[in-house]
Amino acid sequence: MKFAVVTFPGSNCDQDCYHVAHEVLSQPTEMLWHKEAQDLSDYDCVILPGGFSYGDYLRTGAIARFSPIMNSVIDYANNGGLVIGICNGFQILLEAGLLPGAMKINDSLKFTCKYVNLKVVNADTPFTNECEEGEILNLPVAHGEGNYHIDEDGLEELVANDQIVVQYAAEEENPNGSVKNIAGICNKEKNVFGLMPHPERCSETILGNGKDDGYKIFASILEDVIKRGEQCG
Ligand SMILES: NC(=O)CC[C@H](N)C(=O)O
Repeated sequence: MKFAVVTFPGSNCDQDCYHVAHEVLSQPTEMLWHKEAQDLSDYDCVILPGGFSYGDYLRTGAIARFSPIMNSVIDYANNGGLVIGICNGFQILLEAGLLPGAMKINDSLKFTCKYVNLKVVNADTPFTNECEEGEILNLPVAHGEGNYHIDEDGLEELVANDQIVVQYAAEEENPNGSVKNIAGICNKEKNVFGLMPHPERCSETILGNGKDDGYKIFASILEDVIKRGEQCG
């Protein structure tokens, strides 16, 4: 399979995503500059990485969503392409309208950087098929604006369509005040996924606290692409 990782001005997790896709998963991976709108149909998954695109001015992701490549990402997603937005990438997906809801500043008003326990709510997505429903993943978060918000009707719709993919495992684990402890959601079609925690920062046991739970997210993507390839013969 082939990954694309988009770099925006201010991205700081793009090389980490490249490393996991290319070195850990051993898949062909290309870096794309945000100014270059292009046909993305050759790629099997586009990664919008974490960071501080445009210095987080206005609102996180609010300027990056006007980057020329975002028109390409929207076309690609609308045609069923897999898109994962991690942290700032999630924020950009919200601002671009590819995922519902909005991000507010953490309720602590502080940038929060720590490991949290996440519960896999939906294991039947291209991004979580290597997990069990209810499984606990331990992943790091690092953000100032991760307080996910959606109105009541929107929340009902997320629940009804199984779009809540990962939640902070308990109220005490919630690092930002997100509604319903939401840490990551997908679109109705399940091909676009955004999450605040950073799976790319813990995909190898050699890193950090020896955990590699993030690997399951990338392995799920690979599994999904292989499976779909087999179905196409
Ligand atoms: N690591 C990230 O992508 C987090 C940065 C993010 N822009 C924030 O809310 O602080």
